[in-house]
Amino acid sequence: MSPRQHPLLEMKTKNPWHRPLIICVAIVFAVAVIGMVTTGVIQNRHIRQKYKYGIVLDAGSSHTSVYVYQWPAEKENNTGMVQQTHVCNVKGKGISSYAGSPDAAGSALGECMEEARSKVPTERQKETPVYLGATAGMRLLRMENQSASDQVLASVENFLKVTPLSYQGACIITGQEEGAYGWITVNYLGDNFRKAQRTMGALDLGGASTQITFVSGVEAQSPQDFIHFRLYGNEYHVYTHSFLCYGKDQALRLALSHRLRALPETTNSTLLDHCFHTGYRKQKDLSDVYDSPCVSKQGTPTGTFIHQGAGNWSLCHQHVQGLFNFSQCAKRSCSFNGVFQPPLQGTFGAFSAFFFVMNFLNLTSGSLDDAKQRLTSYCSTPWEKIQKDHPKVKEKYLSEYCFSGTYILTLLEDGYNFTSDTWKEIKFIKKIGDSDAGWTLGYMLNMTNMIPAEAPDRPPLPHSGYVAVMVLLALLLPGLLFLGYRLFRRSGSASRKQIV
Ligand SMILES: Nc1ccn([C@@H]2O[C@H](COP(=O)(O)OP(=O)(O)OP(=O)(O)O)[C@@H](O)[C@H]2O)c(=O)n1
Ligand SMILES: [Ca+2]
Repeated sequence: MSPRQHPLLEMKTKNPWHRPLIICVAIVFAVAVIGMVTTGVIQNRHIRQKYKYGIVLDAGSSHTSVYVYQWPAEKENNTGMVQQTHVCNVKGKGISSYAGSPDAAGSALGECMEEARSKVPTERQKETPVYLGATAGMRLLRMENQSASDQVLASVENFLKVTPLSYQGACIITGQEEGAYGWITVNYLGDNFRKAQRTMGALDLGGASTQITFVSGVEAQSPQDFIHFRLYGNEYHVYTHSFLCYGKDQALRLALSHRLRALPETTNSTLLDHCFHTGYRKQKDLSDVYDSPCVSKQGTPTGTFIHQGAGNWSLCHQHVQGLFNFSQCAKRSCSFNGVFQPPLQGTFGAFSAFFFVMNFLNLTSGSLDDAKQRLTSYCSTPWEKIQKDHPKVKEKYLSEYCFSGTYILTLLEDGYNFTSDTWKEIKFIKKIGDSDAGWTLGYMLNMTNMIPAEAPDRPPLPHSGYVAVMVLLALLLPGLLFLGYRLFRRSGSASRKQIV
């Protein structure tokens, strides 16, 4: 070694481990950062997603459906987490049709309950709540025959109690609850609550009742028609009204009874009906029309009549308008039959029979005028052609679509006051995502306290965002370290060059 060498150069040559040491430290540092991130990610990841389940039976007037819902166990208070995973339609009519043989009402649910149970893992079954809610069919039966309605409810209760699931009760829900839960369902599924965005109104048409529900800024005129909600930290002032007897099956009975009243009281007289297709001709029992508390009857009409179609939309429309009373309104504004309704606000999801019928008639899009024109042509199509064009549709449904479409247009335009302008605000929907629009999901969310009044605390970043940030940092830090080392070396060699 030369005695004239610079002292720094001397030191450098004296320490041959300097460079490998820095590389080693950098590697260890990088490994430590990667290790830290990996541990963080694994620790925070849900090792195996655990699900909870809930089952709701919708005991409607025309039929019963069994819905299975599922949600991640850790996230039950977050909106959008509950999803429908299965639905089973019970064979036969609604539970109110078992008034004469209540014992059979429970066992009729057997097949669908078994199917629903099989969708829930065995270890979760004991804790899976089961609710049955009955709607307008049972409301009518209770009005007509309270003990028959109690017996039918007892029969379904006895059946559901003995399943391995956690039976929570069977009851007749009110029309107001039915409307409110339908509104909660569509807005929960649309994620409107958590985002505090505008909510969507709900229009539900069943066989025996219909509900309209929407947020309104108008002062409550009739307190029974308003509900106040605080959901996820937001306040909602919601108008809801349920019209018993204005479901589409009861409305048809009402329409037939009006026309029958005008006929001579001889048996088997012919009823010419503009809401049914030309060429349609059926002998029907008067009891099919009159056997309902929705229809006023003088005496007990028995016997038969001939129901004959004479398809004419505008006459049918006039006739259907006669089912509503538009003249008396003691309140500021009304829908019909003197019922208060504030001005319509926002968009509306129209489901159940609103969807079934409008979807069949291809009227889910387009203007109100379009719908009227197309219905005019549909109603005037001969019955023979209708049957030929739709060989797979059940005859009872098929024969009624002209009436049902006309009823829906009349209810929406003349009843609820939608106009050609606001018609586009109605979205005819069956499902949102995988879940059916209807009252059952909202009911379950409420019964299981799954919609909190206040927004639950959430981490500032979603899990995927957190992982992305950590991975980025893990890549960036060793990179920076390496860059620092290179700069350090370059400045070292530059100063060496200067010195040399
Ligand atoms: N594909 C279908 C299914 C049902 N319907 C009819 O649509 C009406 C309403 O059905 P739904 O909404 O299931 O009524 P329910 O829930 O049984 O009655 P409610 O809500 O009044 O108790 C019934 O007349 C039914 O016959 C139809 O036209 N097409
Ligand atoms: Ca219903």
